[in-house]
Amino acid sequence: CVLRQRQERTPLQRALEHLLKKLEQRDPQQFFAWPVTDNIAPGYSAIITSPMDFCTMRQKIDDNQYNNLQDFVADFKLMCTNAMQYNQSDTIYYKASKKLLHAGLKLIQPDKIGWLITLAP
Ligand SMILES: COc1ccc(OC)c(-c2cc(C(C)=O)n3cccnc23)c1
Repeated sequence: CVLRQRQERTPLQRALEHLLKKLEQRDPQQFFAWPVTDNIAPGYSAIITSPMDFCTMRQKIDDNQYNNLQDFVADFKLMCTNAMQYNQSDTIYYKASKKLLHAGLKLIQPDKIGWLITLAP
C-alpha cells in the first residue's frame, strides 16, 4: 500500500481525505491502518475475500476510484465487518471494529456532513 504523489485534487477527493483523517483518528492502535497479513492473522486471506484498510482507502482516493460518498462508506463498512467476521467477538480487534464502525457512521451522518454533500454533489 504505497501512497501516491499528491496530484491535483477534486472537491470530492479533498472531502473524502478530510473524512478519512477523522476516521483514522478513531483507530489510535492503528489496527486498521494497513492491510492485515496472514502472518499476523493466520488464515486471514482464506476467510476474508475482500480485504480493506485505511491505507488502501487513501490510495483509492488518490487514484480517484471513489465516484461518490457511498462508495467510500461501503469500503469503510467492509473494513469493519471484515474484522467482525474474522475475529471472535471477545477479541480486541472485534471490539475495536464495532466501536470504529459506530463512531464512523455517526461522523458520516448527513447532519454532520451536509457541507460535504453540497461541496461534492
Ligand atoms: C497487534 O498489532 C497489530 C498491528 C497491525 C494490525 O493490522 C494492521 C493488527 C491486526 C488487525 C487485525 C484486524 C483488523 O483484524 N488483526 C487481526 C488479528 C491479529 N492482528 C490484527 C494488529
